[in-house]
Amino acid sequence: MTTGEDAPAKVNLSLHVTGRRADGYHLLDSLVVFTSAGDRLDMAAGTGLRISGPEASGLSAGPDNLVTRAAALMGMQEIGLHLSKALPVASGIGGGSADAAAALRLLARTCGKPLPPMADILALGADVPVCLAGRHCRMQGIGEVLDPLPPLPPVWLVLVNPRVQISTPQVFRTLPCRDNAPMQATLPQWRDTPAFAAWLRDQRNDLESPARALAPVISQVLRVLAAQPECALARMSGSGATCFGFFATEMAASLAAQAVQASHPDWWVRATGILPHRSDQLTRATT
Ligand SMILES: C[C@](O)(CO)[C@H](O)COP(=O)(O)OP(=O)(O)OC[C@H]1O[C@@H](n2ccc(N)nc2=O)[C@H](O)[C@@H]1O
Ligand SMILES: Nc1ncnc2c1ncn2[C@@H]1O[C@H](COP(=O)(O)OP(=O)(O)OP(=O)(O)O)[C@@H](O)[C@H]1O
Repeated sequence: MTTGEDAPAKVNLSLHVTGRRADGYHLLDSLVVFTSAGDRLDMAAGTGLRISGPEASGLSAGPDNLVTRAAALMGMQEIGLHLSKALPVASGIGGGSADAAAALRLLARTCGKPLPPMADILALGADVPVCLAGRHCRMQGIGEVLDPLPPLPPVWLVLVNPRVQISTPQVFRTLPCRDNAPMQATLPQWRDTPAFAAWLRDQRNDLESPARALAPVISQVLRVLAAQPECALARMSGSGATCFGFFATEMAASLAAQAVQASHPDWWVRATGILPHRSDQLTRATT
């Protein structure tokens, strides 16, 4: 039995904000995919959380860390854990949620503990349920209604973060319209990558425009990505500031990542595939 779990980054290929609940949380309709790029959580000797890795600096290992909070929810706050942090913090690719989900999976698997109720999981973060599912999903509600996607055509992404941290609540607060159209009720079957990209181009990330107003560098990132050869789509993920370029081949994505990194050495740039399809179907999950 392995004593670790990957914590893959999530990317919102689309993110439609379709309403707002009385408690202020927003209703979403989003295509969420998971990438090979991510953090890693392992069991460790001793007690408590230790963090290392290229993105560890400035991230507290105290009780507010989402890994510690997830462990506490499992009744195991004292257990020894090591987080290898590779994803930039507060960047729209759900690193904290992925880490929390990895902690829940790891402790459930290795210690035989039951998972907490969905409401408690959702309270850790709206992205934690989809990260716990760990498969490409259509995500609705505030993040708790999950429908697994059918196998997707090959997709390669170039993730670019301009090293600006964005506050998710602030982006939602400055959203000009909260009642936007959802995606179509029944998603099409995408026959190949160009068809998938063409369909995605008609979808939106409704948080992109408020995030660009808060951090104008996002517009520059999108322009740079869109200018790369064979980039079929450039869009922001989540509440930003990370944006993705969408490519049909690993080679095109890899060359684009090299070019973006060379022209912008201070930006965080990764070429990554999406995780393979999992056939152990999640039946519709909700609270
Ligand atoms: C924007 C997304 O990244 C899309 O996947 C997620 O919905 C955000 O997920 P998250 O970072 O796990 O969000 P949380 O930590 O639960 O919420 C942070 C804040 O974002 C706002 N929030 C979040 C999710 C949601 N459906 N509606 C909201 O209005 C709320 O102000 C909330 O206080
Ligand atoms: N293990 C963790 N990794 C990253 N951030 C964490 C962690 N634990 C707590 N946090 C806090 O959670 C907040 C959100 O971080 P995260 O990296 O998940 O943001 P994000 O990528 O924008 O998420 P999302 O896309 O779900 O909105 C940050 O303010 C950070 O300080």
